[in-house]
Amino acid sequence: MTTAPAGAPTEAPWPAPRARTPVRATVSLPGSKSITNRALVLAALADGPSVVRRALRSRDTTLMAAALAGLGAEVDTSGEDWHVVPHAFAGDTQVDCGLAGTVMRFVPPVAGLSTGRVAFDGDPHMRRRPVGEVLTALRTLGVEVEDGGRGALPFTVRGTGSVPGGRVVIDASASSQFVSALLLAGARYDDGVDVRHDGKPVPSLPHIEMTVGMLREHGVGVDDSGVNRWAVAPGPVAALDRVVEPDLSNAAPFLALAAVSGGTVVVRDWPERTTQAGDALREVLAAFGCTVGRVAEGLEVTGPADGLAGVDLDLHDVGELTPVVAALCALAGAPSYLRGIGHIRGHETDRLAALARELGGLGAGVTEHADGLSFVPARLHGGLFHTYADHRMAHAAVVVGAAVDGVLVEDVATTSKTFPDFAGFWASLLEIGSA
Ligand SMILES: O=C(O)C1=C[C@@H](OP(=O)(O)O)[C@@H](O)[C@H](O)C1
Ligand SMILES: C=C(OP(=O)(O)O)C(=O)O
Repeated sequence: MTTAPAGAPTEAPWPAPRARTPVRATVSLPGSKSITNRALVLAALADGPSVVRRALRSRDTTLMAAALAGLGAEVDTSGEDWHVVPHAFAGDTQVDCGLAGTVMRFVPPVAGLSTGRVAFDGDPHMRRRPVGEVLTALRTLGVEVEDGGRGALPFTVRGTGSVPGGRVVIDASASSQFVSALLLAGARYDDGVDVRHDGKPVPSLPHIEMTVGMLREHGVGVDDSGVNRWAVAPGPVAALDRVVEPDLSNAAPFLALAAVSGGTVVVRDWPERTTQAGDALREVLAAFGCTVGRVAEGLEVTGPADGLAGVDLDLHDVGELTPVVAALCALAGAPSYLRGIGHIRGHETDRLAALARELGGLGAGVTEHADGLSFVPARLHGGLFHTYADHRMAHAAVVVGAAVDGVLVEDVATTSKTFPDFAGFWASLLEIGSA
């Protein structure tokens, strides 16, 4: 059972616009949350001023900027390009994690380098998202953490200005962010950090590759040659001037719009090479019967004229794509199975339970499994779709709403976690984009 989050929104539900004809549109998407927040952390740890160009301006990234500013970095987010000037971390401060996994997991290892007391808390549901492995690892690496034995928010990191670092074994099967968190700060620890994973397979591996790649771009030595082992050498983190790629995971609803309407959507500036998990959308959408190809402007997806095929996909590496992919499965003309995603029960909400409940509530033939979802074709109808403060639940809702009359999205504003004015952008696309 999922429950509506405490402090649930009071605004009227948003009627999702229908795509009554094939949508034809070319879109420029905001920057990647994952790249922006890693770039900010690395800039705050660097040996000089950095620039983060085309940074994503959203709740998760402004929370990260505020957290690092609270620790002592100068973070200027006033323009499109964000400027970060690192300073020694000092002084007591409070970090609001909101519902951002990247803030709750990436900032505590940085806070260990501060001389102040750093108190962490977040949204009500954030207290239920896993972080205990990071806190235990920090203690092993020489950082004092007070969490009242909860292994969860709220907790306080009491740094001494330096962290001994060294070897640590963690179970990162609940979230790849546990590994990324320790690696991002590791170069600034006296002995660096050597992280080994022991447990069921680590999900979302592309995100660890992103961490490793970005550390190397900052001149940090990383050994990732072993299986389930990542070692960061101690040393300086070079300042950098970087451009943030568009958020490919947030491309999911827009490309799905082509899929469900039989139209064509181009996402501008799709990178040739990337570590973003969203790049997997190329294969995922092809499996549904879409035509996917690169064009001069970016990535072009054309939906099938005769309805969506069923799919059988293991999304373990790209779990954050599940809500939109599940929406497509619910609309497909043949059975589907989404596997390998038990860990997304620890995302913004228990996404397997929430998707089964909300898609089922609109008539979908969906069944929840321990680590996935299965679907049989069914005729969907309108109704209220709860979003549980989860931006990607809202993405799933609008995709179904593009294909089905009368879908009402509760708290569409929750999309501000990773996308400024998502609803306005989506609506404008449907107004101008149908041909
Ligand atoms: O490191 C990151 O930026 C992320 C890692 C993944 O988390 P999990 O490994 O917890 O799935 C992903 O789902 C999340 O959206 C962003
Ligand atoms: C899991 C997600 O976010 P977070 O960074 O909060 O873990 C997500 O965006 O799908």
